[in-house]
Amino acid sequence: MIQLRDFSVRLGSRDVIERCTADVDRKVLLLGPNGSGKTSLLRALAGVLPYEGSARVEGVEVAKARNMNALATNLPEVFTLGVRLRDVLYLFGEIKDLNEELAVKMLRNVGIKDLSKRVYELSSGQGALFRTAVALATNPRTILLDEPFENVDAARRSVVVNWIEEYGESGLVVTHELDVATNFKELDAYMLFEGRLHGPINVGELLSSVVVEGSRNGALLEVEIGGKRFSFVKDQQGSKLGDLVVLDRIYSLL
Ligand SMILES: Nc1ncnc2c1ncn2[C@@H]1O[C@H](COP(=O)(O)OP(=O)(O)OP(=O)(O)O)[C@@H](O)[C@H]1O
Repeated sequence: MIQLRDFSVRLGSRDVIERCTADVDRKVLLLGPNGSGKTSLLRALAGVLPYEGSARVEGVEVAKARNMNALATNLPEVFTLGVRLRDVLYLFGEIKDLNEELAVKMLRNVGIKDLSKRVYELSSGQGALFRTAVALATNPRTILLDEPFENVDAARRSVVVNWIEEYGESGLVVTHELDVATNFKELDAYMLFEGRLHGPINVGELLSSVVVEGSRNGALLEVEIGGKRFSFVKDQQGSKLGDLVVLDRIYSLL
């Protein structure tokens, strides 16, 4: 369970996340184009970036929390200890209550079998799979997954979809790929544009919606991008959001 109240993240002289308020009590997708602030939001919630306002995870203010076992993330910052894969599993066993047997099984399922390998010897896709598997094998309540499908091939992507369905009770799964979102049509999503959080909205409805300029009665969602308002509407002629494949292409519709 994540509760944000007037939550902002400032980097340098600018707010990359601006006064967001949301209650996330189930697993939701966090969609946004490159540079919209998704990773910054997750970093702040994982306690590795300062924030203003309030962010509670499982009722605990993140800034005051120490080693929250209820929270799991695949952010690389959390995986900097340990040279070999088995060192990381050992350390997560000590500090995060990792179910090592489960982690080994999940890693085998995606072809990561040699635990004497050094972490830096993993390919970028294998690295993403390793961090996601280890995070989810800690029996978390809240999950924060940043681009868990990045550089992962199609067969392994479906394994990761199953993992996300199975593990964790609530939390944020970040992607800028609308192709990935098609696997989660039953879930809700938040969209992040220019540091502002919009939603929640059902993923299936979002993907079949059309983006039009201005405010519209009955719109599923309205967003502000570059100072202009846009509406996501149903049952209208035009390019569907789901056809864009990656959300970054939304700028070609605006
Ligand atoms: N350490 C930093 N100092 C200053 N600005 C930063 C820093 N890290 C990120 N930013 C800026 O903050 C904004 C949000 O970055 P962030 O990485 O959170 O976006 P994102 O939505 O995760 O993007 P992507 O999909 O490309 O990973 C970007 O404009 C980025 O340039």
